[in-house]
Amino acid sequence: MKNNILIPQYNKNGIFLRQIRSFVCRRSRITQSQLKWIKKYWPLMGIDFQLEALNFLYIFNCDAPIVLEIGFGSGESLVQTAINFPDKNFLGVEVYKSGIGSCLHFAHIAKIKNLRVIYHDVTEVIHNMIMDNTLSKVQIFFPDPWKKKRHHKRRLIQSKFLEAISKKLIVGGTLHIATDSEEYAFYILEEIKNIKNYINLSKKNNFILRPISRITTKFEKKGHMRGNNIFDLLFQLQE
Ligand SMILES: C[S@@+](CC[C@H](N)C(=O)[O-])C[C@H]1O[C@@H](n2cnc3c(N)ncnc32)[C@H](O)[C@@H]1O
Repeated sequence: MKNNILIPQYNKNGIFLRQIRSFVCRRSRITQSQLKWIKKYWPLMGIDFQLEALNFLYIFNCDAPIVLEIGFGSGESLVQTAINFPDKNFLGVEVYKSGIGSCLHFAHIAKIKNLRVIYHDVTEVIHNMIMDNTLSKVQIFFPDPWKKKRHHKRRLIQSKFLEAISKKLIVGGTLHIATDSEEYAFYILEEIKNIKNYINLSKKNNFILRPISRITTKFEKKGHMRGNNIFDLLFQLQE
């Protein structure tokens, strides 16, 4: 597994350009077991970052619909979803190395064949590795809310990113977001409002009830314990 989760950028004088990211590059603690799982299962389920678009037919060996999950954390809910939908192929993207290790472990135990993972910043993955009009669904569950106003620029879900996703979805494809931050939920509604072709599938043009198919995530469980409300947003791409 390549160990860089972003591509360093330089100006024409060779000066390193600091990018605003939706995550902080910290040396996160990783257990010996997680390292062992990465070593063992990455060659089977991991995809290294590359500058060319992926060929999903080649990767999954079948042309089932592709679901992209962004920021899967430790991956339990992603693996459970992949178990529940064997007729779909799942691609998970995460920058949290210990989460990659855990996810590979859960996927190995579940013996699933319809999941691949990428260890890299999803903004670069979307731009370089995903061909236009190929994804049937994009799901982003509990993206970091970056609550302070001065940190809003770090939020993953902003109009530019939503626009990039819209190019990758097939017509009729969906974008499902869940958050426990009411403020972020309304911010997303504002950011998506002016992007062509997204239709809000909520009757009231705001939130939907959690679909039963959406497995409760690890982060969500912590939110429940704090008594947080959960906001599910579902949009569909129209021609
Ligand atoms: C609050 S956690 C939620 C994890 C999981 N979805 C859950 O609900 O338990 C947000 C996750 O998004 C990941 N993340 C943040 N920015 C990312 C990016 N640009 N590319 C890929 N993953 C990212 C973080 O590493 C983190 O694991």
